[in-house]
Amino acid sequence: MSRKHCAGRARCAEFSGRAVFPIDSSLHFGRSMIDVAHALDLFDSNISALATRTVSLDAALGRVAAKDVLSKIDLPPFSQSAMDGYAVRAEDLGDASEQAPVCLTRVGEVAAGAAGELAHIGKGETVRIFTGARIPPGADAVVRQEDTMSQGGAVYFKTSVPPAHDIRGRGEELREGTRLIAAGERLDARHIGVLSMCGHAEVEVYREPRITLLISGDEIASAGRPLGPGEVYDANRPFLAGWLRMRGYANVRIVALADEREAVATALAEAFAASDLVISTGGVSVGEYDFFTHAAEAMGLETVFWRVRQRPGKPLLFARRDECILLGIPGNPGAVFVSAYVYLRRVLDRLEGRSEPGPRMRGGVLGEAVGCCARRVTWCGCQLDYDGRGVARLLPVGGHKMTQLYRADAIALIPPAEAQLPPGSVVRWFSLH
Ligand SMILES: Nc1nc2c(c(=O)[nH]1)N[C@H]1C(S)=C(S)[C@@H](COP(=O)(O)OP(=O)(O)OC[C@H]3O[C@@H](n4cnc5c(N)ncnc54)[C@H](O)[C@@H]3O)O[C@H]1N2
Ligand code: MOO
Repeated sequence: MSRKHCAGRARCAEFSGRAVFPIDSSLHFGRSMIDVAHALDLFDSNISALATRTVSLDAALGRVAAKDVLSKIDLPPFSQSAMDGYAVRAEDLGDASEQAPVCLTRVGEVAAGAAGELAHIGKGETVRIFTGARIPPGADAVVRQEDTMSQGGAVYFKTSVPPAHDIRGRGEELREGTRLIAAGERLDARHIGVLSMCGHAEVEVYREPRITLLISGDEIASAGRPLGPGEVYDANRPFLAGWLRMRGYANVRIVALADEREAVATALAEAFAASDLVISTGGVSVGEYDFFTHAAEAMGLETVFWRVRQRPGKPLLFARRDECILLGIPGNPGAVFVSAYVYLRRVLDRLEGRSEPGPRMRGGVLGEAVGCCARRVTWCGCQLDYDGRGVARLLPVGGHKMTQLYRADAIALIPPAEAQLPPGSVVRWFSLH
């Protein structure tokens, strides 16, 4: 925060509030900026996974599996018809054809889900059957109804079929004991569907982290009312709350904060008492209204790093005490956007025991020239395309502001350089999807 004027008494925190901790500017000069890769490594080495618990499949959505999960059953669990038609003994149909149909006697019907003992099919007999129904004993093939004609109890078959025709054999898709999920995989709706299909009502996962979001800034106004002088509409709270909700973090505490020392110190202490992860936005730079680095030190947190050689998001802060973590994200909405996908994702993956924590970087080629920063990496929002050989082609969306980044489907990492990076340059990137 680099506000030049105090707009009123209530906003002059520097002069009105009781000093709860001294501002020690040496803090800001004693620490060196680190590289992106080093920052990611420091999350890896400083965060351990939370405890695990067994939860219902509903509650498992978005969580990370704590153990390998194996199928409890064969799939299909019994031999079943793949078509609506007739179950037959294949050999009974001989050389049946349109011109010379073969007639069998209909002796019953099996619908999907029909319970009880099924009658044995003898020579010359057939049973009406429906998709997903059990194959009665004695039958070894199914003929779809389009290839038959039925008249009372007689069914005429206009084609012959080989044994096993249109039958899904027991265990053909999957055997009991097959590994469905590996420990450390994050579960989305696809995994939940497969787990249920294979007989699991519950699954052991790393518990959902308790998260507090501290949105700071006197100038932040909620959309829906006119802006006052010096105010801007809030980007960070709706973005981060939505980003987290989209990923299955349903119980995030959210606190809006004034740029006041006492307010920051109190909110941080309360958040640490109630959370595994505290995410703050704003107030981590070097201005007189940026209280987070000082409040963190005053509370006895260990500052693991502060400031990363990147744009946007330079004054990123990572501090911790015991198992609780503070991710202090600079207030600039573009920095919040990038930090969520790069660092918050990494922190959450580590807290939840993910075996391959994000972001997953790949290689690609720039489709257009990109401006670089001389000393910092630039995170550049790009639209993703593939050339004729399947190589990822990255088309920059224009800048690193939130209103440019939100159109991107990938973020490329542009290394520091004095000049522009020309089209065709090989860069690393990760997907936003
Ligand atoms: N003298 C220096 N000043 C600054 C430096 C520096 O190295 N030396 N770094 C700059 C960089 S880089 C960044 S990034 C910012 C980060 O500052 P803060 O984390 O203290 O963030 P704020 O000042 O609170 O906010 C920055 C910017 O973003 C707007 N903002 C904040 N919150 C929201 C929100 N919820 N919705 C929409 N917009 C928001 C805020 O109004 C500011 O314009 O520091 C630089 N300064
Ligand atoms: O590092 Mo800051 O997010 O403005 O570029």
